[in-house]
Amino acid sequence: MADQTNHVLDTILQLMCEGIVIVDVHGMITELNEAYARFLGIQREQALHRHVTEVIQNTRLHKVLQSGVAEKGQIQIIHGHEMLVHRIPVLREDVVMGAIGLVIFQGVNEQYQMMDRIHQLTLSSTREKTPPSVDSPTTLRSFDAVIGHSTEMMALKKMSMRVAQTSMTVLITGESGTGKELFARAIHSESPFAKGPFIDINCAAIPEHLLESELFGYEEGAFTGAKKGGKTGKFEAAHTGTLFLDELGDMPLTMQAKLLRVLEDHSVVRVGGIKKHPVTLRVIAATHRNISDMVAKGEFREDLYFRLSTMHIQIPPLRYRKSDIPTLVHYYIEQLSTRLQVPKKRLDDRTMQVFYDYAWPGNIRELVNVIEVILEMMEGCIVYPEDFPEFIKKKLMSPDVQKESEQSPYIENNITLKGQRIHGDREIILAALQQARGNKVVAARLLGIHRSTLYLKLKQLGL
Ligand SMILES: Nc1ncnc2c1ncn2[C@@H]1O[C@H](COP(=O)(O)OP(=O)(O)OP(=O)(O)O)[C@@H](O)[C@H]1O
Repeated sequence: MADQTNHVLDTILQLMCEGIVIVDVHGMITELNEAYARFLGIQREQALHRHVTEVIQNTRLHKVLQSGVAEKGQIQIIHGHEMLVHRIPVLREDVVMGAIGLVIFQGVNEQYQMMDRIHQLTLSSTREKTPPSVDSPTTLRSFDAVIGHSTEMMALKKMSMRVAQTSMTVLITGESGTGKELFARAIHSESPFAKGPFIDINCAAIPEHLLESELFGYEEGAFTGAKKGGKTGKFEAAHTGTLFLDELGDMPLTMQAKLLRVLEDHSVVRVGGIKKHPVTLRVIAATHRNISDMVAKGEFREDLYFRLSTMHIQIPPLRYRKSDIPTLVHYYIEQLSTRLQVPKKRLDDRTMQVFYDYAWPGNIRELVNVIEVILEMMEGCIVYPEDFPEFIKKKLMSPDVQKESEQSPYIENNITLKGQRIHGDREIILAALQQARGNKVVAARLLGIHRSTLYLKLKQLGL
């Protein structure tokens, strides 16, 4: 029975995502689990029967053996990472028999949590003072759901938030999966139209002969098979809200002319009718196609392009803003683990590099799908490069990979974004200190980190 219990305990120990080290009364390591060994970059067996101070940097477990007092929630720097640790003495009848060290691998993620907190702060300070619409479907549809701290994304979010407050027509372009719909929904939910509906229509998915009646509706008897009483179209359905015209680049030229008329008239005439139905709404159009090229080729009406592109949001592909990858990866691992009801996973040191090296032709949609596949398929609690789908591993061996990861040619407000990267921690910390009026304790709280971590970061950054 005792054997079986030991076996079960040992299995739990090895499966745990946290690092565990157990020392005897002399400070000699009697147990160190796989997660900890991997973090330290050693074989588990190499650590056993050695003094804890020889194996673990900045440990205080030997001190806990002397004091017999638990040290919970301390920050310990191990291999350059700030880790949250608990050190617990093992007592039998008040006599110290040994000690257990528990490392929460939160330190590694702390930077991302910190960035997210600051991101929230930045958003709330840039937003208009008006409270968000009470009946906006969910906060996850607002800009809070748009993850990314790269210079490009921060600039886009800032610009979109400003646009949201107006009633301007917006054109959003970007490759498939870059978040065009996400931006459209965020603009809607933070706009004066937020109380109205968000209606979307995919112009590429609807056959040409049906698109007109889908958009503008029809009157009774407009065509064979028309419903009694007629039907309202998407424009009328979106009245007081937002109409999202997805894949606008696939809209036939004849329909483009009709769309332009509605945008200029602010009213629709249903198919088979003559009456004008006034509509108040915002139109957001999106496409993955290069509309100005299409205009040059005569495939897209120039007048409609000019009408739509007064506010043009260009979302860069993920490969041109790789600094967003860690935040996105951590965010989606967290989100998807909860949704899939799987234990939280940790990344092996080499794994983030794979996320970086791959070019993500399907952009964030592909990234999300890959994380979902990994979480569903893998066993254990650490994600290794081997856990990636085969097609990614193969692609990474191809010589084109480097080329695909070159710097962004994207230009914003006529200023090239190249070389203008925010200097990470420094900017974030300065923003928090400013917000906290120089009070470091408050700044640390705003950042969601321990104040000792903040002091350390200030020192490292020479602030
Ligand atoms: N910045 C982001 N932060 C978090 N999630 C994102 C971000 N951008 C995109 N996503 C997610 O990626 C997926 C694809 O996004 P979305 O549908 O908005 O892309 P799209 O550009 O409209 O794609 P398509 O052109 O194929 O319609 C969604 O699950 C979305 O939530």
